[in-house]
Amino acid sequence: MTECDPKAMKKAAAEKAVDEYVKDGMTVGLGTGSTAYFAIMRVAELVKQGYRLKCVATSQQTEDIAVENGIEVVDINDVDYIDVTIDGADEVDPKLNLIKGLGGALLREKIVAAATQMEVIVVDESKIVESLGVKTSLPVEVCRFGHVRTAYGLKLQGCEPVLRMKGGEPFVSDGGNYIYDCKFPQIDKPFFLQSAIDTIPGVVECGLFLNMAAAAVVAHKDGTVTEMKC
Ligand SMILES: O=C(CO)[C@H](O)[C@H](O)COP(=O)(O)O
Repeated sequence: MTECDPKAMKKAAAEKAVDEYVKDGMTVGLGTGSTAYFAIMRVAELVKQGYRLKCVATSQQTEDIAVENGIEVVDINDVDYIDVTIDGADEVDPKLNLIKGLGGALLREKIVAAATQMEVIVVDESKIVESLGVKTSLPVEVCRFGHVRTAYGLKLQGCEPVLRMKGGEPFVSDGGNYIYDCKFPQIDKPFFLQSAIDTIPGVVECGLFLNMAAAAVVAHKDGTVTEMKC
């Protein structure tokens, strides 16, 4: 691996996670984003090798990539549970609490994670933080109706909410909602913050994924891949 090659790091983490956790016959959750992409491609290789896998996608984009590459994608409503999900993250703290959603798929990602027995996160070392919120904004998905009022409620939690835009228009999620990216100076009490955000009328889902990840596979600049576990 070339040192500091971000793409190679994402690929290394994603492939190691799939090789370690995905077994023949499983129902597998497929994450969203540039790191999860490499996990989807590795799952496609396993399917070509004869693995019988049923997969649940965390976004339309992921479903399209999976189907194009010969993976069977099933409706989450048609499975009892998901054995393992391999997904990316934007920040990972030492207890494996996460910020997710910069890719805009947090709602489906959280529904899939909640239905998953083993949520495995794939990241490069730049995503590892001592405390959530230090590097990235916290994405919060909100109902379009009354979104400015909802953003005011978010601001009262101590952040600067910015409506996510795409091509000059508000970004619309797979669920048909808007996303506010909320920059906090630092998130000291993520469980309190999640509870507070969840009570604001109009909030659909918040990008804090707390006590959901079982392991994080982390690629480093020196070419090594390590694992964090709860
Ligand atoms: O939460 C996500 C999408 O909603 C992604 O997993 C997260 O943004 C990480 O993406 P990438 O691997 O491209 O950095």
